[in-house]
Amino acid sequence: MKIALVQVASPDSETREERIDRVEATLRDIKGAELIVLPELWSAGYFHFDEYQALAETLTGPTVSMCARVAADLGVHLHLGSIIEAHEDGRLSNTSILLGPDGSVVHTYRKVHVFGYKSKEASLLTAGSSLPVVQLPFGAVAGITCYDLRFPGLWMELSTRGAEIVIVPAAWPAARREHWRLLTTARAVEHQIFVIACNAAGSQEGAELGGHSRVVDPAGKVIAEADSGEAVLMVDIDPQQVNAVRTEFPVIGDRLAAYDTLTV
Ligand SMILES: O=C(O)CCC(=O)C(=O)O
Repeated sequence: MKIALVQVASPDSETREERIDRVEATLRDIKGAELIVLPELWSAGYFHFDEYQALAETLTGPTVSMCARVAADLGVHLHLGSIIEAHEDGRLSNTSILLGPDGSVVHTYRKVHVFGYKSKEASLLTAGSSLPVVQLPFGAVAGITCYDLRFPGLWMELSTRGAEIVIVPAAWPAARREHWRLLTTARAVEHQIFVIACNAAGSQEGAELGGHSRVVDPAGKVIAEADSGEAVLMVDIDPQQVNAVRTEFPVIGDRLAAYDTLTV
């Protein structure tokens, strides 16, 4: 199964509309992928906090509409990264969306760990409260977002819910790139899953994004990793590998149902 990770920069000088047009051209040039993945908040730009309100959109807004058209035209699954979603009651959330090959929404996830360190995300956005895992032709898939990588309890729950492929759109800064590498690999090893992690590139409002989008297989092998600039990273995975690795080295079955019952 071929996957394309599209590592996008969101420079301050470019408008959202210009960026949507530019990324659409990139997406339409991708040949042979069954799944395409974009980074977190690439159309708005994660660090453009002062524009969050103005750039918020619904699930029929400009980012989702363009991506839905492309998914349907190319006949691919397209994880569009995330948007600042505007809710009817005025709340905003960081919403990740996976589109099916007919352009319909097949998975939606609202970031549950909103980020507050050198970031206004936590004060501007409302955290989500659901964690769906969807069964697709190529396996049980979940999407989570960036900072969520740091929280093992969330991953344990994804694993318990049967996730086999976890898609992680991100706007992870270059300053903590080694954490990005370490955590994406660790989560794959811990849960014997594919981690498909698509990061943003370039700089925004003086913050440098880390790039290095990567795919880690269920044995913990990094099967592809981009450099720091804009890129389309193509990778071929075999979704059956999850079963094969779990059968050969059956760690997950040895997990205790609960650890807080152990005596001190
Ligand atoms: O956890 C980190 O170091 C980065 C998190 C982040 O940038 C985000 O959640 O957007």
